[in-house]
Amino acid sequence: MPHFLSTTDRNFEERFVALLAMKREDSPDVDDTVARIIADVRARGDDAVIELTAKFDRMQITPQMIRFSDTEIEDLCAQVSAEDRAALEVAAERIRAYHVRQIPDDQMWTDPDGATLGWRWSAVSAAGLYVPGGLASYPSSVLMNAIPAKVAGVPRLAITVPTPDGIANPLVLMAARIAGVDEIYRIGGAQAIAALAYGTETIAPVDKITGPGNAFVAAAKRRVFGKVGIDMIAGPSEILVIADKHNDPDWVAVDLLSQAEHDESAQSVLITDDAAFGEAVAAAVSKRLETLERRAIAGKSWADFGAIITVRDLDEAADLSDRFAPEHLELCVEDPDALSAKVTHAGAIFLGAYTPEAIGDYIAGPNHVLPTARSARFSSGLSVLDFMKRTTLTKMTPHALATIGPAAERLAQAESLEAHGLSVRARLDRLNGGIDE
Ligand SMILES: NC(=O)c1ccc[n+]([C@@H]2O[C@H](COP(=O)([O-])OP(=O)(O)OC[C@H]3O[C@@H](n4cnc5c(N)ncnc54)[C@H](O)[C@@H]3O)[C@@H](O)[C@H]2O)c1
Ligand SMILES: N[C@H](CO)Cc1c[nH]c[nH+]1
Ligand SMILES: [Zn+2]
Repeated sequence: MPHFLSTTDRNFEERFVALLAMKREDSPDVDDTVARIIADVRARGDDAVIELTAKFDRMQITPQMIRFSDTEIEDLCAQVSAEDRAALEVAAERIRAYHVRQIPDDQMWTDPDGATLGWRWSAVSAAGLYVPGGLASYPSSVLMNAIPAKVAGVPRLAITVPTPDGIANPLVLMAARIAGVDEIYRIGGAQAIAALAYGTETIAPVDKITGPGNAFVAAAKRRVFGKVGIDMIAGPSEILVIADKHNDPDWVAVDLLSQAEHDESAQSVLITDDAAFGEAVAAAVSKRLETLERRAIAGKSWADFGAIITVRDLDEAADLSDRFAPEHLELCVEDPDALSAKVTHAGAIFLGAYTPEAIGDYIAGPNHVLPTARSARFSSGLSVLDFMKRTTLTKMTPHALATIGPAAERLAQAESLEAHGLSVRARLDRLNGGIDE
């Protein structure tokens, strides 16, 4: 049974805070394990990666097998049906069309003092894309990572994807081919993140690591940040549904289960202004769990982290949702646009009863790599910008330097940084000596 809460309960605030604080992905034991794995890969490179892959993915590989060969990719792609390939291509095209709009503009202007200023965007040189593969397989995540990277213009794209028991999903390889990925490595978990960040004999290090993963992957990305850039913490999936009584309880139930089935650590929450509707959804979830293929995972996630919260009205629902800052927010209410306007913190919002979150996982166009564990308070879903950085540009004329230089000299003196002041003064003195512009 999930956690049942109501904002009219006397101890609501205490229970709600406890729900928010539930540790799903940053427990110290996960972090300790990850620290050891990263240190091992840094020290022993491929040998460590091979041993850890044997341990966690039950697969014995050699250094030559770490990377998928062209022949293997060819053979696996040949196994993909025409229908599956077509679905991947539709998804890829929609994702590309959405992300192209994110390409930022360079800017350059001359201000009234004569200084020419601006910025220029450029892509990172190499990106490592993590594609999860432990409990489920994610061809969709290949597209969601690689397409924005390609749109940004990243020259080198490397994917890591675990293949537990040696089983590779052909659609993952096909998605990588459609998206134009350069290198694919059959490794996962913290060891893959460490290999991408620090490099091994087989894997050249990258500059930026993106992509979702389980608690070990999320903790590893946190740890390598600084050596490389990362996109965000995109850990175990979450969905928060705000639904009024005019919905079909079964629709809401399967939406909640759609994220619960990712991982025992996933979290699904319903907020409703009608207690009886909440009960009906709970019953519908139980019924669906009797037959759902992944009922073991989804059932544990729902029992441990699931919640149904009854609120007095939808304004209260929006406030509580902002405190969750969920990865996915579904608004199944009469006026979803109006309610959406009251929400600030969410990775992605799905408006209206005919917009199940799953449509965003695969095909709508926006990215499905999204911030979890309340990090939507300060970060956003993966975008083209995650693969780019901005360089500022400044160009002074003698006239511009004469105009704004003295204030710089003054500030340098105030900071007691003499050479700073002198580097401006040396030029101002020359100008005062009558050198023309
Ligand atoms: N937030 C997002 O944008 C988003 C998108 C897609 C998927 N997800 C999430 O990604 C996750 C995918 O998880 P997954 O497990 O299927 O695949 P995964 O690839 O993330 O994790 C599998 C790897 O975890 C490592 N691992 C497993 N148990 C370990 C242990 N005890 N110690 C050390 N390492 C261990 C292994 O190396 C294994 O290769 C799910 O939580 C899903 O909800 C999130
Ligand atoms: N819901 C996941 C993000 O949390 C993305 C995904 C991929 N495939 C299915 N779902
Ligand atoms: Zn999903």
